[in-house]
Amino acid sequence: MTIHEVLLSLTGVEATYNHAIRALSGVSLTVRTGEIVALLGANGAGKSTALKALSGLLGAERGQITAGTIVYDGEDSARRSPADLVRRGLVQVLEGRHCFRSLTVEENLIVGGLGRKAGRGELRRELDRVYSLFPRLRDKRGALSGLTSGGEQQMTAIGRALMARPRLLVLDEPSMGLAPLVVESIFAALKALNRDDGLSILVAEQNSTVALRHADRATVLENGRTVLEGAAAELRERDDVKAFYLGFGVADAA
Ligand SMILES: Nc1ncnc2c1ncn2[C@@H]1O[C@H](COP(=O)(O)OP(=O)(O)OP(=O)(O)O)[C@@H](O)[C@H]1O
Repeated sequence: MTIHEVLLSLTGVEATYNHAIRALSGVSLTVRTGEIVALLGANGAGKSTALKALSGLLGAERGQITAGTIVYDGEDSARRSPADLVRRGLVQVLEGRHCFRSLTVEENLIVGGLGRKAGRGELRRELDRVYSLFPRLRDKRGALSGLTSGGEQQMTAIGRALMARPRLLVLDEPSMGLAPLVVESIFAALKALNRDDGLSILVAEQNSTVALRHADRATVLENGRTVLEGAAAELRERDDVKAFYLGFGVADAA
C-alpha cells in the first residue's frame, strides 16, 4: 500500500474531564493515508481520551481539549461537529462493541449507511463487502445483535462503521475480551481493508503484540503523554520497549 500525505495529526494535545481531571498532557501522533497506526499504552494511559478528542466526542463526557492542535484532512477538527467529521470520513468504532441489540445484524449494518445518499444497489454491494470480510455476519444476518457472540458484535460494530465509507477508521480496543482466534480474524480483516481498499486505520490497543504485528507504525502513551513513536517492526524487536511500555515482563520480552 502506498503511503501518502498526512491525514490526521495531533500535536501536543492536552485534555481534562470536568475542568479538573487531567487525562492528556501532551499527545502527538500522525496518521498518513494508507497507513495502519497503533496507539498503545497501559490501562488509563489516555488512549480512549485521545480517540474521543480527535473524533469530537470528548464534549459528550464533559471533557475539554485545553491545549494543542488536531488537524484532520487539512482542517482544524475542533471546527467540525462529530457528525460532520463522519461525513468527511473520520469514523470511530467505540470501545465495548456497541450494537443496537434489538436490531438484527443486517439492520445494524444498514443503519451505518443511512447517513449517506446511497442507492439500494450501492448499499447491497457494501453489505456484501462487509459479509465477505466477516463471513460469520452473513450467517447471522437475521439474528438479533444482542443474541450474538462478543466477536460477532465487534464485527457488526466494525461493519456498521464501514457502511459509512470511512477514509480513516478509528477503533478503540477491538480485541477487548475476545478469544485470540477471533482477534486474529478481526485484525486480518482490517489488514485486508487497508491493503485492498487503501483504508487508513488508527487502532488503540492494550494488546500490543497483535497490534504491532499488523500496524505500520505505533505511538505509545504513558500517563497521558506520547513517550515513543516509531515503525511497528522496530518497536516489536526492542526488548526495552516491550518491558517498559508495553506491559511485558522482562522474561516475556526475551
Ligand atoms: N469520562 C471520564 N471522566 C473522568 N475521567 C475520565 C473519564 N474517562 C477517562 N477518565 C480518566 O482519564 C484517564 C485516561 O483514561 P482513558 O480511558 O483515556 O485511558 P485508556 O488508555 O483508554 O485506558 P483503558 O485501556 O483502560 O480504556 C484515566 O485517568 C481515566 O480515569
